[in-house]
Amino acid sequence: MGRKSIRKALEIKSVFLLFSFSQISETLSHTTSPSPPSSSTANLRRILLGVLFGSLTGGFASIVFLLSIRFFVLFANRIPILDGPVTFSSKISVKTLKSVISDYSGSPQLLGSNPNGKYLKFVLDNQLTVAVKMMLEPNCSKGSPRKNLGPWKREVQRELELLAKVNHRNVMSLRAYIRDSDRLSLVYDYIPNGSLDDAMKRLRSDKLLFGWELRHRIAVGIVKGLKYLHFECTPRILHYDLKPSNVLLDENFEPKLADCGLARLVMASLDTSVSSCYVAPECFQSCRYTDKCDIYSFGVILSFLLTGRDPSDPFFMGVSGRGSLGRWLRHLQHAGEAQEALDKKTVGEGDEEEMLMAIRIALVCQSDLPADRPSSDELEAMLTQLHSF
Ligand SMILES: Nc1ncnc2c1ncn2[C@@H]1O[C@H](COP(=O)(O)OP(=O)(O)OP(=O)(O)O)[C@@H](O)[C@H]1O
Repeated sequence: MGRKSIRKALEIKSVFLLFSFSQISETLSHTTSPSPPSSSTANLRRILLGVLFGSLTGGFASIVFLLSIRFFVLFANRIPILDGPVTFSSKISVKTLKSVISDYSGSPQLLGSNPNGKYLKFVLDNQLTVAVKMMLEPNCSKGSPRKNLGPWKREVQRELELLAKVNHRNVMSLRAYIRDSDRLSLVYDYIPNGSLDDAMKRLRSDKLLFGWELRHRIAVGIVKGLKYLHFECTPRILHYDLKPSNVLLDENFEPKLADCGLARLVMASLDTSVSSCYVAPECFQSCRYTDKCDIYSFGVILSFLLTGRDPSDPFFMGVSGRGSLGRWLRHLQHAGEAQEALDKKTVGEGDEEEMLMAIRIALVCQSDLPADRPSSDELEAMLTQLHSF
């Protein structure tokens, strides 16, 4: 290599070193000394802020959008409040209901009445006989109308539609209803035999005689109706007011539960105090009503069927300390004298053992603790197996 070429190589190397040095010093100056942000950093910052704001606004807008869709769907699905007569039976026309029931043109016969309303018998244009329960429109709270009637009216309507759908031989289904401004009329099939209460009254005055076999069949039918309401209906239906006047008997003495769930609507609106001998003790202390409250009421009905004694009889009141039909029965049971309680008119040959077992069932239904009472499906099994004991 000649001198010339060596010099050239040295020149190139020094230029290269100079370039590297300037680059390193520039990098160092960037990292060690603070300097105003360059335009690329500002751009980056702007982009990041843009993305952040964009996603926040997008998220907020989608929440608002989803909520408005939800409200729209809820609004569209809202049940419209039906005014005027509503019929669930092809045999009953809206026109007939309006002319006969709303205008009272059918010269009705009074079947029963109480402070909350009355039962009337009407014969429609097509000669169909119906029983109509007329009561105050349940929209009043302690006498004053509710402020927001819409949701309440919808709830009553939902309950009535549920009662129209019940389909069981031991439960009355609602055939139609009419809503006037202050009156709600519920239309049911007319049952000529009347109620268990009517039958027990005729029995006490010796106008009717029916033995344990028929009474047992009535008890089993009531429990089958309860089991259907408690376990086979969706949502489940609680009776709330099970008593002999709400058990109708058809021409074959097959029981049919009437007024299912109605007391809840009336009680919620009028704050009616519970006062019946058929109401479970816990209902007096709390407003919580369960299927076990219906079971308690059934226990009292079964005691009535076994003893023939009306639980509201003065025999159980006053200073004698008997307290109630259930307490009196329990006392006799503990004393080993349960057969003293049996209705002498009913005791036929071979019935006594079965009736004594039925007293035990009636008492377990009236246990103070709701958890100690059987459910309606357990009760059905217990009662139907009575014959095999
Ligand atoms: N569908 C029906 N067919 C025939 N008679 C009926 C029918 N529904 C009710 N009744 C008669 O009406 C009576 C019941 O009337 P009502 O319901 O007004 O009295 P209540 O049972 O004491 O009251 P509530 O059940 O509202 O507390 C029954 O004992 C029965 O005689």
